[in-house]
Amino acid sequence: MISAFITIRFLDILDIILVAILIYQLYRLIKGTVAFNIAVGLFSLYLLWLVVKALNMELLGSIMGQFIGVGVLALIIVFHPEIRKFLVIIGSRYNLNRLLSFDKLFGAGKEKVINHQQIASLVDACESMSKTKTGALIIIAGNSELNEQINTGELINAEVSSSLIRTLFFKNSPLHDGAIIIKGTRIVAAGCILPLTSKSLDKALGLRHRAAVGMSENSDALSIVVSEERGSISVAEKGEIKRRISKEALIQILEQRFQEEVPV
Ligand SMILES: Nc1ncnc2c1ncn2[C@@H]1O[C@H](COP(=O)(O)OP(=O)(O)OP(=O)(O)O)[C@@H](O)[C@H]1O
Repeated sequence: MISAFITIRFLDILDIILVAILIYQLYRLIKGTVAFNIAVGLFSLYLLWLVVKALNMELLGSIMGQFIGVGVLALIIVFHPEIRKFLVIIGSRYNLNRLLSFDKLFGAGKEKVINHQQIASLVDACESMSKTKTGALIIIAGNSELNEQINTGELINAEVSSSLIRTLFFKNSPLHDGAIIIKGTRIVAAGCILPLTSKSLDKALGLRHRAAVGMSENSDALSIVVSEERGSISVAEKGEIKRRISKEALIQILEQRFQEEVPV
C-alpha cells in the first residue's frame, strides 16, 4: 500500500526535470528586470493566499481569491514582453526552426550564411572603427527576417564590405545613427531603430548597447557594438552581452555561427 503511494515513474522524474528547466529559463529571462520583482510579489501573494485559506479566514480569503481568479489573464498582460521573449528563445535557442525544417517545408531557403571573406571584412571594419572610436551597431540576422526593424531604416541592399560599413558609420554620414542590418552576404538596411532591453546593464553602457541586447532578446540575431566612448567591441546574443572582446574572439564567434557549411 505504502509502496504504491510512493512509486515514482520515469515520467514523473521527466516531469520534474522539465518544470525545473522551465523555471530556470524563466528566471534567467526576468532576472535583473522589473518583471522579477513583480514575479516575487505575485508569488508572495499566492503563498499568503494559501495560508489564509488554510486558516479558514473567509473574508480575506474571498477577496484574495478574486485576484487569484483573474490571475492567469493578469499574468499574460503583465508579462506580455517576457512571454514574447520566452517564445522567441524556445523557437530559436533550441533551433526548432531548423529541427523541424520549416524553412525547407515552406521553401524559405537555408539559414543565412556569410563566407570567410565577408567575415574578414566585417571584423576588419569593427577593428578599424574600434581604433578610431567610431560608434557602430551591426545586426546580423539569424533565421528571423527582422522586417519590422528594417522598415525603420534606409534600404541599402549591398554586398558586405569593410569600406561600406566604415562609410555608413562615419560620423558625418547621414545614416551613422542607428544600426545596420546584415542578412547573409548583404547589408540590407542602415539607420535602423531597434528595441531597447529593459534589463539592468552596467551603468557605463548606454542606448547603443541597450539596443544591441534588446535586439538579441527579441530575435535570434547577433549584435555587434563598437563603443564610441571606449572603442571596445562587444557582442550580444540571446540577451547576453560579451564585452571587450578581441578581434580573434569576434572572428571565432562569427565563424562558429555563420560560416558556410561545406555541403556533404
Ligand atoms: N533604439 C536604438 N536603435 C538603434 N540605435 C540606437 C538606439 N538608441 C540609440 N542608438 C544609437 O546609439 C547612439 C547613442 O549611444 P549612447 O552613447 O547612448 O550609447 P552607449 O551604449 O553609451 O555607446 P557608446 O559607448 O558608443 O557611447 C545613438 O546616437 C544611436 O546611434
